[in-house]
Amino acid sequence: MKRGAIDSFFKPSTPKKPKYEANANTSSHASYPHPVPHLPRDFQDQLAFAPAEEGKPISDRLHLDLVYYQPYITPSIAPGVFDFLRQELPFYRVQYNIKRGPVETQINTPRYTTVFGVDETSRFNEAGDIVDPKSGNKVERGKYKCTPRPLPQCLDYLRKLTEGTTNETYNFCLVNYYADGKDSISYHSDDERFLGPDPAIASFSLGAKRDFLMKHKPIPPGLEAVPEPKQVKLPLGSGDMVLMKGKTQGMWLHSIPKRVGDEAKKGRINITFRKALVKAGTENYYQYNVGTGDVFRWSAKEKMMLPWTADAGKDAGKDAGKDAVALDAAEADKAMLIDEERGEMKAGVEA
Ligand SMILES: O=C(O)CCC(=O)C(=O)O
Ligand SMILES: [Fe+2]
Repeated sequence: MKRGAIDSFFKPSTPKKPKYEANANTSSHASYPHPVPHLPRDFQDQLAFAPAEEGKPISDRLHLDLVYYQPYITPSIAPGVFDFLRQELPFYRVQYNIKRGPVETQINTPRYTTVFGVDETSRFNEAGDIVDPKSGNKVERGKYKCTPRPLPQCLDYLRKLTEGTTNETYNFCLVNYYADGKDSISYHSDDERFLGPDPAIASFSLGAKRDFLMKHKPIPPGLEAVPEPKQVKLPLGSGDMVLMKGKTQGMWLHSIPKRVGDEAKKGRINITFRKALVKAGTENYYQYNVGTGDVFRWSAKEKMMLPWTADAGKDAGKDAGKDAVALDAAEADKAMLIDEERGEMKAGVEA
């Protein structure tokens, strides 16, 4: 064995340098399970130069209208932004029941999710209250079945930046965390019932490279003469952003399919900014992205998402995590359990 190799074998392993210096300021709100630190200063400074690359239009297929920023977030900070968001955001693993005819089926959303924002019929004031957008008066307590949460500063910073770049406005931020290749989102379109016609959706990728697949919705009867456009595959890398606009949601479906191999095991975060116009949009997004189950938080020690509680602290979370894993394996054997669906998904698939 070479000298250098022996040296490095015996050298105590130096702990990995954190990829960023924490910001001492935090965003807090009664609806948050825990405060969320502001975006580290260095990331804010570096993002001033975003997008790192100019967006390239993709409109070479019928009804397709995309702008692809490859990347939007510079590679010098993308890994740090990924680590920061995975560490600091509260996540959920939403389960819900759907009825197909007489049969009730439990759906396990196959990814971690979280959501912030409120539709255009309300806004948050400085104090974090939900108010009427015109009068500024507090809205009645029961307006929403859910508890809308304002965007924490770290996501609001990126929202404002994206508004400037894309010349659109957004009031919602949905975040997905795909822990490994088994996590996915099946074919759907983002629901125009909540977003209005021809909505703009800015979709960021951080972490593992995953394929983003798109296919045209079935061509309606009478128009069969038009050849069905070819599918699209974008291998989205860390820092990339895809702006979907125009007829894209109305006419196309998109998905992140499951994958085998090591790349997906690094984990991937997706952030979408969108503008919900109606109260039903707010209720749908919270129902399917927060739900009523446990809060999960990334454990740097265990290198996985673990159930998290404010009072029991991290150790209790660790044990609860083990239970959750055991339960998952048992549940997976049940034939009744099928993977995934999303509140808005069926509408898209059936449209
Ligand atoms: O993860 C992605 O890139 C897509 C996520 C998505 O389509 C959604 O959240 O609606
Ligand atoms: Fe989507």
